[in-house]
Amino acid sequence: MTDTEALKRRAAERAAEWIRDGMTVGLGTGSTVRHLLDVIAERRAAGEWAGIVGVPTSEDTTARARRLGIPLATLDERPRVDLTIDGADEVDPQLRLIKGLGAALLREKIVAAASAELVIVADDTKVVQRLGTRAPLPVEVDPFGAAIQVDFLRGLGAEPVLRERDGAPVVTDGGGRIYDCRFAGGIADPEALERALLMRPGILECGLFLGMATAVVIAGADGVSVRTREDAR
Ligand SMILES: O=C[C@H](O)[C@H](O)[C@H](O)COP(=O)(O)O
Repeated sequence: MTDTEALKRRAAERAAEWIRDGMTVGLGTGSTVRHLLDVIAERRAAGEWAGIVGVPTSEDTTARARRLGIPLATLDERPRVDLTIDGADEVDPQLRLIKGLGAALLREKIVAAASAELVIVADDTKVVQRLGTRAPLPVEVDPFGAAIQVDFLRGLGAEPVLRERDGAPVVTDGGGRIYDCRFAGGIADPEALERALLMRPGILECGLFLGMATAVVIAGADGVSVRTREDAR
């Protein structure tokens, strides 16, 4: 395991301490969450957490969790999620996040909004003073007329790039397309930007998760630290 993967594993182990048997647990998406799925599977193999049910936030997580034998339900079946554990691409001092480099932002945000708690797991490279200085902001759009969003996004100060893989647009689990948006100097006012984006017809969601994280578990070379919403106030 590389150093970074070892840090992600440590963060996942610490975040797993939030899990109690019988909980409905939102399962995020990404390389850090993969470690969490392993931890859950190991604990279940050891006879613990027989009563937990996972609500996955992507097809990728669904497939992995199934392979590991973790019981799953849809959000329709379990609309009240006790706890979601998910990764992030950036975390700022107020526990505001950028998510979505794995293209799962829409379902992740829906599950996060249905969760009593959202615990974020990350290695310390994700910590920033200002959102948008390290990662681009993913903006998911409906494919219908997707190109008209480019000028709109530029009008908000973004430099949008359509996310592609192997020469074709990336298609999200819900059928959307993604513009990765860079902002010179970062995002000055994340709340205002999110409002402007979500009012625009055709924009389905953006990767800003504001006021949603209840705790953030960060693993670095010096150990694992936990920050809660209360600490951030
Ligand atoms: O769409 C993907 C998600 O928001 C991920 O949780 C995020 O990109 C972090 O992923 P990773 O743990 O692989 O860095």
